[in-house]
Amino acid sequence: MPEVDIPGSKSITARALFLAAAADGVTTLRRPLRSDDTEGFAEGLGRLGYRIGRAPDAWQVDGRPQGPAVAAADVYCRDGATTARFLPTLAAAGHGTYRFDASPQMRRRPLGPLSSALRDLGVDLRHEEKEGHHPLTVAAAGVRGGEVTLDAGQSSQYLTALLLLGPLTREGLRITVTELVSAPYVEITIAMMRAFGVEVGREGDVFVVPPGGYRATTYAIEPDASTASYFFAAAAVTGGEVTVPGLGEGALQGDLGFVDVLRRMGAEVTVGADATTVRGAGQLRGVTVNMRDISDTMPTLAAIAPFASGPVRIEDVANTRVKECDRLEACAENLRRLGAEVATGPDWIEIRPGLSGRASRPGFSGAEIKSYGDHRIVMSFAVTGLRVPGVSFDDPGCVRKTFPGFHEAFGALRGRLMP
Ligand SMILES: O=C(O)C1=C[C@@H](OP(=O)(O)O)[C@@H](O)[C@H](O)C1
Ligand SMILES: C=C(OP(=O)(O)O)C(=O)O
Repeated sequence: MPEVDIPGSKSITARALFLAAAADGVTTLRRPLRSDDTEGFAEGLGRLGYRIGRAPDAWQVDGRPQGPAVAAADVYCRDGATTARFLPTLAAAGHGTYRFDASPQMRRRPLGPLSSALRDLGVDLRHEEKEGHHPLTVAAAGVRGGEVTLDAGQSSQYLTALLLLGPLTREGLRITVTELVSAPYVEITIAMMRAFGVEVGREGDVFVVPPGGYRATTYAIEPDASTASYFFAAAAVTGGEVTVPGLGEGALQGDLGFVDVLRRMGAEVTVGADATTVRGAGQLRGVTVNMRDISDTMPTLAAIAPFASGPVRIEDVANTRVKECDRLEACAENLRRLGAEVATGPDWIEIRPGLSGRASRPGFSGAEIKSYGDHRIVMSFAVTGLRVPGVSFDDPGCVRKTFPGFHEAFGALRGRLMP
């Protein structure tokens, strides 16, 4: 029974860094994710004057409830949307002038509704080039707090950023949310705020955050459930078995729900108290699935869809078009390169069974996958490569965003699943 050790959650590490930086006291984070996104987040905090000790298995953060330790800083957020959206929000609670910029793709990704909400709360935030995009400057003078309305229909990260900010404001926040995608990520935020001493209230679409700040703690980071999806999918398509320790019934991450999709397709799934096991059990079935809540796993499902006996249709995933790339089109293009029949619409993708192209004919090689700099495209099509010979990538290294050691770990699993 191969057990796979999955690195820490990107989303939980980013939140933990924010909370620890804002808390009163010293926080220890156990098993943080070490990857481009989270190291970029920690580096950004460093630029803002926070002190972070980074030992391999535990990070120690000196909290500063009063905000950044420097009066001015230039912060490069790399390719990480959590960094690019959470750090300017944290900085707003301090006193000083802070400039933020990001990678070319992150500059293209939106944050307009978050900046509008911050401005509605009195924050002096200016976009340098394009309204609602990086680069931007926050001239921070603390945040009074109060009522604000937010459209989080494009990204739940806008709401997470405001929730995290709430306890750092003088009066607390009442956030009315009109639209919301990726709702389980908000649950992660609320659960983690609780671990740092803050209880968020809920009245329908209104989130109520009390003032008063965070308490330092020791916090253990769960393995990343989105990363685990590639390993679970590998079991499902090879008829093998994979167990991921550390992700069980009490897991915070909604993306563990991907195993329910695999179960509907015919895999055997056991979610235990502190581990999840997926066992491939013959031919996978087609499925129609709404992935609004777990859209980071859309590419994982798309990449294994040709191996199902019926069509696979994934719905309600419009916002995957504004991630590290336009994931709906990137998945469609790469599946077509492999010979699959695929259609897309504004917020859906449908994949018909089978691969009719070169890949399925003996003696021919698969295809080079166009990565678009997107870690999830590479990790997803690595799963396809278990069944299609000759799958290669134009930019395999882009997995560094969330899992620098992915190819080694996946290669090792491949050896155990397909000796
Ligand atoms: O809050 C978070 O940590 C995340 C929320 C999700 O984004 P959206 O809310 O933009 O869908 C997810 O796709 C992203 O990988 C991480
Ligand atoms: C969308 C993703 O990342 P982010 O939005 O945090 O950059 C992701 O990891 O799939």
